[in-house]
Amino acid sequence: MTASIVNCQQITKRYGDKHALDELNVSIPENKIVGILGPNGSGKSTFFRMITGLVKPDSGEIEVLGKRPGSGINREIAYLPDRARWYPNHTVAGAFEWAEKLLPGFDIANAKELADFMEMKRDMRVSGMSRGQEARLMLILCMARNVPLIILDEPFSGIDVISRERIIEGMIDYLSDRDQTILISTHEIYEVEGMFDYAIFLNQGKAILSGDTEELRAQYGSMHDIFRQFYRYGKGGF
Ligand SMILES: Nc1ncnc2c1ncn2[C@@H]1O[C@H](COP(=O)(O)OP(=O)(O)OP(=O)(O)O)[C@@H](O)[C@H]1O
Repeated sequence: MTASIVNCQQITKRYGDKHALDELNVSIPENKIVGILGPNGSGKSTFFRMITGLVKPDSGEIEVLGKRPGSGINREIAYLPDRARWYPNHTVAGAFEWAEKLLPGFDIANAKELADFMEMKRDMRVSGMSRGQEARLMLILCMARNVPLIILDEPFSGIDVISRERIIEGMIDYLSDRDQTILISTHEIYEVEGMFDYAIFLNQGKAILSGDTEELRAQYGSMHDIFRQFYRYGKGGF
């Protein structure tokens, strides 16, 4: 049986009378690339913040890497938040040097390999970067870390479709022989779904469908089709 890297039982998180997570039950298998999918406001970012210990559940139990989330395990997690910003005066090379000193598990050789693939010049300064270029830098800083869990919240937003396809191909290649679990939330399901081994669909803070993408495809169709049918026509479609 596959071990799980994140285990949630009946997790609830409320903001006022709004449920960001509502008795969420999720078990995420390790060493997979996992799509965390759902419409705006379905709880994806809150779920990620909970895994990293930034948000505490009101009730329920969560285990990450066999422990409670928080500072004790954050060395083992690379997290790209949805609204990441970088220091404007850094160059790409400067950011890598900073990361090598401060980010646990950061491998500068991996970062350079990814930067070449993503066509990031080392002397490019953050202040002169487009949104898509900055998104690539943030992605590299996370992906280049040798940690068991990588969390990418909307990593492709702002990256044009051609670059996105190239980046995704590169990520699949780069990740193929690594023992890491990657959680990715995205609204670009159509282009990205080829990289997912496993998918979890959230709606109103609950997991409404999850499983190996191969099995889900055989049963329901592509992740993109599932998404459209599910959220457009409601759960009755299944
Ligand atoms: N700090 C907060 N204060 C108040 N409400 C919040 C807060 N964080 C999240 N929420 C609410 O919780 C719900 C889930 O938000 P969350 O950001 O987790 O959704 P999401 O699936 O990541 O959305 P998106 O796809 O738009 O990024 C939303 O209704 C949101 O308004």
